[in-house]
Amino acid sequence: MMLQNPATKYRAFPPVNLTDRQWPNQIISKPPIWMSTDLRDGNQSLIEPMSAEKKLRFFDMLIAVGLKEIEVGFPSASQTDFDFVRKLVEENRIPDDVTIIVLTQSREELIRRTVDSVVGAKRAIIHLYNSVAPVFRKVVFGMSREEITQIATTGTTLVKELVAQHPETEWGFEYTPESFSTTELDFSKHICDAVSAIWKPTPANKMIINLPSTVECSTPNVYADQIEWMSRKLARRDSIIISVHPHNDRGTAVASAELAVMAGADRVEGCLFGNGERTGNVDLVTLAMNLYTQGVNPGLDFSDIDTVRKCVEECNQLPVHPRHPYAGDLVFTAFSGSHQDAIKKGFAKQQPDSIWEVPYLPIDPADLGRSYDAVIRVNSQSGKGGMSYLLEQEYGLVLPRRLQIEFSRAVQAVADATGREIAAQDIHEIFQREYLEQDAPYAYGSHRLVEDTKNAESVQIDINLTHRASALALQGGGNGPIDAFVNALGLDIKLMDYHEHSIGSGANAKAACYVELRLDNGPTLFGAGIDSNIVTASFKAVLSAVNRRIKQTEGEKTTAAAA
Ligand SMILES: CC(=O)SCCNC(=O)CCNC(=O)[C@H](O)C(C)(C)COP(=O)(O)OP(=O)(O)OC[C@H]1O[C@@H](n2cnc3c(N)ncnc32)[C@H](O)[C@@H]1OP(=O)(O)O
Ligand SMILES: CC(C)C(=O)C(=O)O
Repeated sequence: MMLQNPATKYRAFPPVNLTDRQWPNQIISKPPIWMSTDLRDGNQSLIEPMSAEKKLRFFDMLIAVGLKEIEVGFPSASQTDFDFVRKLVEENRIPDDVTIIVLTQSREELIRRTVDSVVGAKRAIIHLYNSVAPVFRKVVFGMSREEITQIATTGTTLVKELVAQHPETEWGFEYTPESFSTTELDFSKHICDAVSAIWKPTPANKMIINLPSTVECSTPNVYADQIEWMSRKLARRDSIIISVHPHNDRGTAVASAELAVMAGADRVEGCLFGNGERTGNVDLVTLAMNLYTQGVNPGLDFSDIDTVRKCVEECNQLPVHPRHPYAGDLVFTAFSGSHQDAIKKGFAKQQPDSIWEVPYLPIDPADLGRSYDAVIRVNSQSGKGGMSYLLEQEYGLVLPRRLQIEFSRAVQAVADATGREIAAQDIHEIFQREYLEQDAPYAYGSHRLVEDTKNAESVQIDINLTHRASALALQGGGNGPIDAFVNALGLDIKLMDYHEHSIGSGANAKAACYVELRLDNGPTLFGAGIDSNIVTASFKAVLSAVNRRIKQTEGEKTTAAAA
């Protein structure tokens, strides 16, 4: 039996007839007016709406971040919402440069209660809405276009009348034709013009027309066309602030908001980290930081993003996803080898105060108060760059390039065997096990160096070692301490490479030495030694390499015997 194609249940969203659209050529060079609706749209969509205490904490954080317009609730919805708004007003908690907004349906008793909630505020915006799309007209209200228009105009008239009774407050007005994005444009214009004709905004005293994608139903370019169409055709445009309120049903709210601003929107409503009905409102953090990475100061301060995130998570009781742009736990983390390599090189080359140019990182984590420590993490997808970066950052060990390659095999083996992430501490433990704790069959004991200027072998050495649990005293000479040490050992050693560096400074400084050598004409391999004395560190490094090779040879013999 043929299954019906489920897509036949849906219709394509119609394009807007706007062939001379201008928005694709625009560049966003200044931030829009930001409005946070966390305490309203965000709050109304929570499993447990915020208590007054949480709302207050959230409100104070929004102010600290720099929000100047904050929708504080739906006061006619509940006593909690009403009391919260009264608390803000009566306790003088609203800074002079911050405007609060309160939302109401266009119903008389709700409007009266809403205006009552903000009486006494220095400034307040009454936000009136009614849904205007065909499906709402048909299914929810059972009303004609004119009846729907009348809901909006009657409500506007009442708001105007009520606020006039409280001239001590500087009143603003916002009208939202809810479900704008799925409404015929000519009807949206008609209802907005009817509202503004009553409110009578002026260029000096503008009103806000908020055009939401209450449910996101089209690609962002269509929304941008709708905004440009309205921006061009609205009556009294010079007296109107066009606002957008994108939801994220298609996962493109951020793009919709950005294109809408290019298309003429002056203001954006959203929530931090994209909380809000269903898939959420547009995320103000992402929008602001996107501007920041284009060299435009968003006017919002997210320089301590973790504190902001903690507050939002605790108030909303919803986690921020680990991959959330700019703020998620994993967004400044690279596991894969080639990414780590490029980031490590980028950090090394990046100069303070110059244009940011670190591959794979669109923003300096420090600008969000995030540290570099978490940037590079190691698992089975990682390469030498990542593990050497961590050893360097956390333990001050700077491995020479060929040692990085050799050591990364040991780390990879552990990552493959466990299938888990390998923390910096694990990498250090593997390094210790693999190189620094190689004290059998030869273990360093002590040494005494004598300079002999008359002798061609200008350095003479006495060394005390342990060899397979027996004490071993050896003497030798060479043209330097390592040469003398190698000669005293009496083994067939060819020294190929040598590196050293100090770890730390002052009295506690130590020396790290890395040697690459060939024993008995076998393959080259590395040894490493750390000691407060640089000469001792180099002897330990030689013994580390010798011991590693002897163990390898013994292992090969055992395998051959078993075969
Ligand atoms: C897209 C958005 O996010 S809009 C904001 C939505 N937020 C909320 O709804 C949260 C707060 N709301 C509430 O607490 C309640 O809805 C209240 C207290 C405001 C009202 O509750 P109720 O009186 O029970 O009405 P309810 O919310 O069910 O609304 C349905 C009625 O209001 C009418 N209505 C809905 N929206 C509007 C509006 N914007 N303007 C005028 N009337 C409206 C409906 O037609 C319906 O009328 P009917 O009862 O005659 O059929
Ligand atoms: C009331 C309006 C602004 C709204 O929340 C929406 O349309 O999503």
